[in-house]
Amino acid sequence: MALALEAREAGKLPVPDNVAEAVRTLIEWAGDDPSREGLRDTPKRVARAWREYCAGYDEDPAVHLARTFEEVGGYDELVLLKDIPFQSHCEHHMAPIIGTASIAYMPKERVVGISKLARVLNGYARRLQVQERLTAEVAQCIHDYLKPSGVAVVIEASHSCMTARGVRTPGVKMTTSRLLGCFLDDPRSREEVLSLMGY
Ligand SMILES: Nc1nc2c(ncn2[C@@H]2O[C@H](COP(=O)(O)OP(=O)(O)OP(=O)(O)O)[C@@H](O)[C@H]2O)c(=O)[nH]1
Ligand SMILES: [Zn+2]
Repeated sequence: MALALEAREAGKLPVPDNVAEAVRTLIEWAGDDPSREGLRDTPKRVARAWREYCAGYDEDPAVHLARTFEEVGGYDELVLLKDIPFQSHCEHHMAPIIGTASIAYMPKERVVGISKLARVLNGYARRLQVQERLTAEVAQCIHDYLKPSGVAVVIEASHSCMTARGVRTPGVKMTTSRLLGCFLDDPRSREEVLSLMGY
């Protein structure tokens, strides 16, 4: 499986003519002259930027959960990574979605390096998304590959397609959650995780 496209690799990426041409057409449609000096290299920059925004398509986020640790002193209480910042793009307008995610799981036997939860989030966020699917995909991936007793994912994000265009409501945030296993079935576990997340 190919690794996620890093920024420095994206900067060297050859850009197919038809992709650059598509961006040139968009600049013209927006009302500017793509041949003026300041815009001359823009189509290639935009094309490479989009490869970077969408680098998640080059990876299977589950690979980040392959390395787990069993020697954690029998720890089987909740693990929470709170307020992880992320950026994505909405599939309707290709506009930025900017927010934070809180990801928790209740380990059964194995725990994962904590950074890996943020890597799984980024693997799905760096695609064209709707927030509901992003939330569900992150939770399902952890559930399937780590096989914990429960997973909880809560995402709060602001959608530029609502703040910068369209209805133009700056500051509005969307909240989505996906609870699986004990966080879905057991009210006390659910209460604990949501209160530790700050809800
Ligand atoms: N449920 C959900 N809706 C989203 C998300 N991102 C963007 N949207 C919405 O997708 C909808 C697309 O609606 P359309 O009516 O097809 O597009 P539009 O004419 O540009 O709509 P407006 O944004 O209202 O101007 C809009 O209501 C957006 O706010 C998301 O992650 N989840
Ligand atoms: Zn949108």
